[in-house]
Amino acid sequence: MSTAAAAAPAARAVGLTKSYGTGDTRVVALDAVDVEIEQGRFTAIMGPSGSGKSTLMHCLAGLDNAGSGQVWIGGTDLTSLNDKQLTRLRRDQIGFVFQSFNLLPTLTAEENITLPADIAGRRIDPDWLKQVVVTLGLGDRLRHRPSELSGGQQQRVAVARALASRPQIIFADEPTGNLDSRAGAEVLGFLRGSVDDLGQTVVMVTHDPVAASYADLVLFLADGRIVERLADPTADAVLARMNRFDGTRPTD
Ligand SMILES: Nc1ncnc2c1ncn2[C@@H]1O[C@H](COP(=O)(O)OP(=O)(O)OP(=O)(O)O)[C@@H](O)[C@H]1O
Repeated sequence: MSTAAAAAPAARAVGLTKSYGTGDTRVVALDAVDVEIEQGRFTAIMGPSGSGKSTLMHCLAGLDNAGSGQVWIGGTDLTSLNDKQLTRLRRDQIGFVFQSFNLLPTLTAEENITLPADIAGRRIDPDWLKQVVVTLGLGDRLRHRPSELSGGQQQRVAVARALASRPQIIFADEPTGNLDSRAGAEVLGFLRGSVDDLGQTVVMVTHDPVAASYADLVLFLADGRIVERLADPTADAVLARMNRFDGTRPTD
């Protein structure tokens, strides 16, 4: 890989604008957002309710169209792709983890992990799969069905499923929203491990300052704009920043 390629961001948006509705009911969900998601880093997206977090994540992940502006995943400009190409890119280059684990109840943990690759007719590198399973502490759970696993274990299976195809980037939408704090901490530790030990790139939307403190960088959104970036965040620093949103609209 050339130096330039190694330094290329995993995802990037330039002038990303997205609005819903028209006339009096028009809402600008994203207002000319410029952002780069660095490779091999864990980025959290935070901000008050309605600030545009989900819209940003959906546009970056090719789940929603940018109204205007451009979005890249690696070197690919999403706005240049048709629906079929976009579907393929999502399948091959993006991993998703949702708040509700979205596992198939009739399949074992291992079958859930390999399902997307099986459907795509792609082979998962067995050494990589083994590493993912070990990193996520799932070695002795692979034959269990979701109903035989705790919430935290189910979410770890979902993280392993996202990692299995070695995607360019993983998007996690409130991944600990349905977990108690102990299970949440475990899942966050494994997401952190997937960045540190496996070199993955993770972007996570969260409302929880403790969850955000696992990230390398927190992007704060307000009114559809990125208003602050906080590197090496502590939960206290994130909470202090979030509290500044209460009752006042940020001016920056
Ligand atoms: N499909 C839609 N139709 C109309 N308005 C929408 C739609 N999706 C989002 N919006 C509006 O766009 C703005 C940003 O919404 P978004 O869901 O991205 O915010 P969020 O920060 O993720 O909020 P939350 O923390 O409550 O999930 C909000 O004002 C929301 O009401």
